[in-house]
Amino acid sequence: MGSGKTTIGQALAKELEYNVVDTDQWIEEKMGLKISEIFQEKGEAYFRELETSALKEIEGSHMIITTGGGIVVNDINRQIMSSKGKIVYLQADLNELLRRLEGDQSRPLLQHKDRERIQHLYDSRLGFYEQADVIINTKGRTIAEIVTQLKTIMKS
Ligand SMILES: Nc1ncnc2c1ncn2[C@@H]1O[C@H](COP(=O)(O)OP(=O)(O)OP(=O)(O)O)[C@@H](O)[C@H]1O
Ligand SMILES: O=C(O)C1=C[C@@H](O)[C@@H](O)[C@H](O)C1
Ligand SMILES: [Mg+2]
Repeated sequence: MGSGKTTIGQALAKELEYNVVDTDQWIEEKMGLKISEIFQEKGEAYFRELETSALKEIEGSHMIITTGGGIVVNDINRQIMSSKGKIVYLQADLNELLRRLEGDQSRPLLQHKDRERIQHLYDSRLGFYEQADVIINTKGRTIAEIVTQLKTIMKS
């Protein structure tokens, strides 16, 4: 969360004239509910299944799919992502992510403010993120710089 997937995906798609779909937004539209409401009413496991549906149903060429930060937790989601295209991990350390998301109230898994639990969540996901095809360090780098780097990678 806060690594810049939605923001960078939008900017990159604009530059490349690609389509972009964000799984969180897709789910909110489909359900007519905010992510926080889905977590509250149906729980995280149900939300992860909605992410699987999003990955299966979002299709097209010249397409960037940006995901929620926890999509990698389910095996099936990682399998679908691998089968669909190149996976990019936008890397940042936890302090940087929390700085970016200070005051955010839309991400249910960050609302308890318990640093130890958040650190555990981060650590438990790292191994999955590191399986990505492309890893970009975003710390101290502007969105424009990251977009330029991704454009170069996509052309090669
Ligand atoms: N490289 C960056 N430098 C500084 N701020 C950034 C950078 N990338 C993103 N941000 C800021 O961090 C915040 C979170 O970004 P964004 O919503 O794109 O994250 P995300 O990866 O989509 O998170 P989530 O997994 O929760 O969907 C935004 O305010 C965005 O402007
Ligand atoms: O990292 C996560 O588990 C999440 C990230 C957000 O993008 C949303 O998908 C939701 O808040 C859960
Ligand atoms: Mg996002």
